[in-house]
Amino acid sequence: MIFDKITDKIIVTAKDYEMPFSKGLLARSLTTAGMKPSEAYIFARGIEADLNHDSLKRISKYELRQRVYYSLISNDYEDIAEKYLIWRRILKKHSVIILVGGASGVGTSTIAFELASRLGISSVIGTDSIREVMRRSISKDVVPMLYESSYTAWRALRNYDEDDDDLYIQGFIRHVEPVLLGIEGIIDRCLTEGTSVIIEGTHIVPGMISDKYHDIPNVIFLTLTLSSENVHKKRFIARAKVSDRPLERYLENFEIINNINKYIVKDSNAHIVPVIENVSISDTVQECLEIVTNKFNTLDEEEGGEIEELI
Ligand SMILES: Nc1ncnc2c1ncn2[C@@H]1O[C@H](COP(=O)(O)OP(=O)(O)O)[C@@H](O)[C@H]1O
Ligand SMILES: O=C(O)[C@@H](COP(=O)(O)O)OP(=O)(O)O
Repeated sequence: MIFDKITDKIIVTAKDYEMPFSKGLLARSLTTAGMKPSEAYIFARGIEADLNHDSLKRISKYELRQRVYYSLISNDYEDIAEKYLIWRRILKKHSVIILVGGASGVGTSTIAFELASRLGISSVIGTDSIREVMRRSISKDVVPMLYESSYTAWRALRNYDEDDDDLYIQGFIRHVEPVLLGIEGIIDRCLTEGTSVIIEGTHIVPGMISDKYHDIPNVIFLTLTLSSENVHKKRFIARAKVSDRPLERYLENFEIINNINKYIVKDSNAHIVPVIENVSISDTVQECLEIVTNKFNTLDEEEGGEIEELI
């Protein structure tokens, strides 16, 4: 009721709350369902114009969703109409766990936050934070590699041979192992509680994460990569402009970071995890959304979901 006094906008009502109609929010749901951002805003404006034309002052969320759905159908957006509805049921019914891996600098945190915002998942956890927690519980004497970066961990290996081609990857693996304990702990907790989370970072290496998680349909693995060394280096330059992370450290270790990148890609291919080239943010997000939505679409069909239930 309070909004009626402070805005001329149509009020959208739900069971527990009400809010003024927002073209931006609707456009976001539509882009999540696969519509181009430019088209989504125009479409949302069209829905608002229809509501105004009908002189509506209030509309329930249920009716609004129904209008959007049928308007999508009548404008030849059948695919988007189905996806628009499906995602709502997914988050209501399932815990969604998305694991975004990739070597340092390929964009895992950027893409994880974009995905979270589009999908309405409120929790994003970086594996570097998990690593920090693990450092508090495992002493440096026991696992010195954990106290290094992923690309400097080789230095903490005992009796290493600098000519060993595999040295950097051995260090990386030993660095990742203890962090996996924390990653798997968070996944277990989310599955038990039915909550959703996106975990991102260089410690998400599909082949190192227990097989049992690969068999759970609502745990989704995504790997990001950059094939162009030049573009990858430029990402560190861009990041250094907006954060305190020293550019030199990443450029000096770039060859090792690039080795780790190739290793994660190879490992992902071997475990049938999609590998996405993160050149443009919007294309990467769209590709990830398609993978996630298709996976749950199949799950939903297997469970005999009915569209009518949603609208
Ligand atoms: N698709 C993209 N296009 C342009 N810049 C990007 C893209 N993805 C990430 N970035 C930028 O690249 C830098 C590194 O990304 P970040 O997400 O911090 O990487 P990571 O978490 O994998 O180390 C950041 O400055 C980020 O804004
Ligand atoms: O170990 C690593 O590769 C990076 C991971 O962080 P992202 O670059 O992936 O954010 O952490 P660092 O020790 O450089 O702070």
